Amino acid sequence: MPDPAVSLTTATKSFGPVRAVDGLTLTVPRGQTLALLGPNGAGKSTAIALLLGLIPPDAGRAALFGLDPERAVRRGRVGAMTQEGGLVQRVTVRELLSFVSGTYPAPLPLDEVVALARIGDLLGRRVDRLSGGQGQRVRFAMAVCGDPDLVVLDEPTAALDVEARREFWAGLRGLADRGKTILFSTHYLEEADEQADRIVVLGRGRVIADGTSAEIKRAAALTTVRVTIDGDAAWLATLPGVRHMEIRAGRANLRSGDSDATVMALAQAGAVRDLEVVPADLEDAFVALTSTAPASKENA
Ligand SMILES: Nc1ncnc2c1ncn2[C@@H]1O[C@H](COP(=O)(O)OP(=O)(O)OP(=O)(O)O)[C@@H](O)[C@H]1O
Repeated sequence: MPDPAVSLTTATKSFGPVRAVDGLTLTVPRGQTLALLGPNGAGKSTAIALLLGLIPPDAGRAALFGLDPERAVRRGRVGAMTQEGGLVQRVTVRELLSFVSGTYPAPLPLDEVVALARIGDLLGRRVDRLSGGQGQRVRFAMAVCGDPDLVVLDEPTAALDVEARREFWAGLRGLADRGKTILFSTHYLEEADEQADRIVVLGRGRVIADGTSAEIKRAAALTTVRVTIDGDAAWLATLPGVRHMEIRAGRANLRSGDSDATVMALAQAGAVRDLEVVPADLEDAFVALTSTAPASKENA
């Protein structure tokens, strides 16, 4: 078995009284595209900084391809786009990219970088005159120009409009198709849902869910069963699987952890008028998970 692309082992990092990452263990096999999701302050950026070796853990360890992160970065195996990475000023995009490419042992040809990052129209532009979204594309180009095996992106689409975001993901899929390992953080649930093979939800510096989008939805979210009801509806709350009930305009909305059992019980009671079963989406799962994340001692 080759070493995994990313391996964080019980990594912990505190800033003063805040435990930003709390005993986090995360292994990313080669070739996987993994999304890190979590509310503000969940520890995503800190986890990324730890695994890239940008900050040392207080405890635990990080390895990339079985190597110290710094060594893996020096060998050109890792490309990263962090939230803080600035761009050198007063040079053109072409000059910047040829400089950065020159620091890698086996960089990608410029035309491939241009195609992946969709920056053909920006090559002659000065780096300090780019818009936020254009700068973001150039930073992506810098992350991939060394032809790294692992690409780590911290909120890569934060400054992009809808069209630029669509193009960005097309570029990223190009990387995934080349067998690269990709780890990105995002606040956009639909991006995680559509782009990642695996989603890891962080809360208070810990993993609170880990799986495919479908697995996370199944494990965390409650299906909604709706039915029209006359008269007293209180008994519906006692049906198997039902965790919450709400009556709105003569319809009962039952949030169920076992919708099959709920529907069966409704059928046995003859209460199936306008029956509707609405599967959970990732947003429901995310809210359910992150609103019940256990507090670590220091964050409590
Ligand atoms: N350099 C720092 N100094 C002090 N506190 C920090 C520092 N970096 C992060 N923190 C704190 O650590 C916690 C985790 O922050 P982090 O930036 O890792 O979360 P995040 O999930 O990336 O959040 P966001 O989605 O808002 O970017 C937060 O409470 C944050 O305030």
